Amino acid sequence: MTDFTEEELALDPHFADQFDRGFRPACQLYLISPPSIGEDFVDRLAEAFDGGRVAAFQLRLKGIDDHAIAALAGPIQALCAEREVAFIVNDSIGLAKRLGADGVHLGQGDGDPREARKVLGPKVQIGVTCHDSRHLAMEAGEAGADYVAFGAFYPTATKETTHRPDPSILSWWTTLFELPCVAIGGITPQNAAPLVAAGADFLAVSGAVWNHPDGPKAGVAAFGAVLG
Ligand SMILES: Cc1ncc(COP(=O)(O)OP(=O)(O)O)c(N)n1
Ligand SMILES: Cc1nc(C(=O)O)sc1CCOP(=O)(O)O
Ligand SMILES: [Mg+2]
Repeated sequence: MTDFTEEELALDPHFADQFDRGFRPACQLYLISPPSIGEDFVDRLAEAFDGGRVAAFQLRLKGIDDHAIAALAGPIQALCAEREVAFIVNDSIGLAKRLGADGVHLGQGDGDPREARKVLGPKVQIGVTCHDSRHLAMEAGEAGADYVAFGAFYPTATKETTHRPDPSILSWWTTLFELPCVAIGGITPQNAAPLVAAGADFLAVSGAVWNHPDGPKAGVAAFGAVLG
């Protein structure tokens, strides 16, 4: 796979016509935590869950160590279990193991999906950041990832980003592969439609929910119309 350039991996539309997109469930919401949280966060999360169906929640806390995250995680993880929302830990295979999380999200510098699988076993979901790269996505799939994440599709204040994929990477992916794909980065109810139309299996969203002027319940509810 390392022998191909990004251009060579681009989908030939005539070739794509030969594939059936097959059955894929409707696009779902994957909620990402704010980078830092206060003591009332579990209440805000419950409010967010009251706004509509959230398939997965990622605890993405920056600037604190795994021990501090573990100390905060208990009630959040319990709420996710109660609401049947998958609880995903960001960055750390060790923390995901320690907490018994439903999944871990790995950036390109966060560890090897094969190692994560060895440590976490077959049932834990492993997600991998692939930026705007078809090549990274295929590598992640081969390494046993359960989903690939492309982004940042739009400007975002949540994180410094350097990659800006075109939504067509989602249609390319979903035409060729069954493995779910996640779209992330600056997604709002107003700009999400092209990503859903291009085939995103999940929209990963932080700011549009947590910074919604009417609160996180309204933030989640606002995605209802675009997700259907
Ligand atoms: C669903 C999802 N996609 C991408 C990322 C980004 O992960 P990473 O590149 O490791 O950056 P940080 O989130 O760790 O800053 C993600 N967390 N979740
Ligand atoms: C955590 C993260 N990863 C990104 C990537 O491009 O890999 S963009 C991003 C920020 C997501 O938050 P918001 O919905 O507020 O933009
Ligand atoms: Mg990371």
